[in-house]
Amino acid sequence: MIEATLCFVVDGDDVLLIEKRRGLGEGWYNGPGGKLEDGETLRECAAREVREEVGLRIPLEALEQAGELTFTLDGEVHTVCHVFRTETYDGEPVATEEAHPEWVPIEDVPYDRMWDDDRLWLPAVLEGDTVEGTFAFEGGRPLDDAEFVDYDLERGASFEE
Ligand SMILES: Nc1nc2c([nH]c(=O)n2[C@H]2C[C@H](O)[C@@H](COP(=O)(O)OP(=O)(O)OP(=O)(O)O)O2)c(=O)[nH]1
Repeated sequence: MIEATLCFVVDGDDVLLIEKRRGLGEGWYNGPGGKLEDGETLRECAAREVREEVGLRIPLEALEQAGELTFTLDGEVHTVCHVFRTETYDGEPVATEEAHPEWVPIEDVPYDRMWDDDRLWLPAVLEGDTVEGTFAFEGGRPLDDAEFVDYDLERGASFEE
């Protein structure tokens, strides 16, 4: 099972998305994020991924826990993804080998160029709500080639630190 984070940086009416240039979800829009490394906390992972992928610095205490998403593939847990939201950052986004950053109006988030499940939970996260859900994919690896078939989603979730 993979443990990963995603981080959505909100500035006024805009959110910072990346066009992912390699790896899982290549060519799609997402928030910066990636896999948890040994010995780091979820917040450290989220801040590191934002720094590595788009060059922004985020104080750990400014990261709000906004979601816990479980992705299953053919009936088994594939990834648990911890979603963070923040309005605090330092620096300007820069493109890297991994990601092309883009400020996008929250009203115009390109859900047709994102993972199929994102339209179900990301609007709530961008409104400042919290979500907890399970999203079922079928059809074999890799996850981004599998078909999104079912989900269970709750808003207003609370998380243990
Ligand atoms: N928005 C969204 N993100 C997802 C979904 N499924 C899923 O794994 N992700 C996220 C979790 C991670 O942040 C990211 C994949 O991790 P990653 O970026 O480390 O993957 P990678 O294959 O590029 O790995 P790496 O070489 O960079 O370590 O995609 C989904 O359905 N929606």
